[in-house]
Amino acid sequence: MTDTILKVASVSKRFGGLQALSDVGIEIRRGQVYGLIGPNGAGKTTFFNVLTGLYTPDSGSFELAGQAYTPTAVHEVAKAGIARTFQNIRLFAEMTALENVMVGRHVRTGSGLLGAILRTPKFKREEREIADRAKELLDYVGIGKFADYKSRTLSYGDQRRLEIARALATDPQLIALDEPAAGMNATEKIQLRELIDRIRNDNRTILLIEHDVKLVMGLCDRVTVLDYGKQLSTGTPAEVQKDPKVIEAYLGTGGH
Ligand SMILES: Nc1ncnc2c1ncn2[C@@H]1O[C@H](COP(=O)(O)OP(=O)(O)OP(=O)(O)O)[C@@H](O)[C@H]1O
Repeated sequence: MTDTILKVASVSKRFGGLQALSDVGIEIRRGQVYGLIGPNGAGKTTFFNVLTGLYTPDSGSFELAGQAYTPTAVHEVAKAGIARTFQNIRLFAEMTALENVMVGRHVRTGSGLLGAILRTPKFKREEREIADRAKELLDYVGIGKFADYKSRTLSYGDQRRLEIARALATDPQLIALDEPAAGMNATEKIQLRELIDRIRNDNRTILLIEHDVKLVMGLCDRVTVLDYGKQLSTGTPAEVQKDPKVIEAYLGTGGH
């Protein structure tokens, strides 16, 4: 079994006259927390969108756990083993927390539509198993007591946890978190850090976009810095922090 979960080579993406990604390549090893950082407009979300099939890249190749992988439809991406959360939370507002996680789990089930309509014994058994697993995941992310609450009634921080539970429900090889700490207060950020640590310790692999540099530097094993779509630097947090190119992009002449 390969130790590399995701290998992305030479990804480029252009929007009209704007080169949003230019020849970006990263390699993520099993069990790592990998950070993708950079100033506003650097191309981080575009990279996520390409990786998860929302945008088609102009060039580039992808390998997931040693297999060639082509990000196509979002559903297929989840099946291949990549789950993601979004910068702007995307939950089903009127569904309960439990139901939101169950939706994620359905990616991995086999009864299909006909089974659901006929409510076959296999379907019913699967539904029970899915609900049990969803409840476990809600407990795991720390919001089990809200299982029957509509997701829109949860606090912002708890909704982000719920998104993570839903992502975990697909049993992903890689979890891609888009700014998980956005809008969180200091206490919620500490809890989030503990949660991401726990997910890593359970032998999962995480790719993370995050603006909170302190969180990134404290949490990530490796970091890639993007700027204007280009890969400025890749290394451990300590290496990247010392890189003059990175210091200039964040503090220097760019003014962005
Ligand atoms: N669908 C699109 N059409 C046209 N331009 C786009 C599209 N998506 C992104 N862009 C542009 O590509 C560039 C990179 O944007 P992207 O959202 O990837 O940056 P980011 O690093 O995620 O920024 P932020 O930290 O602000 O979220 C920006 O200049 C943005 O305006």
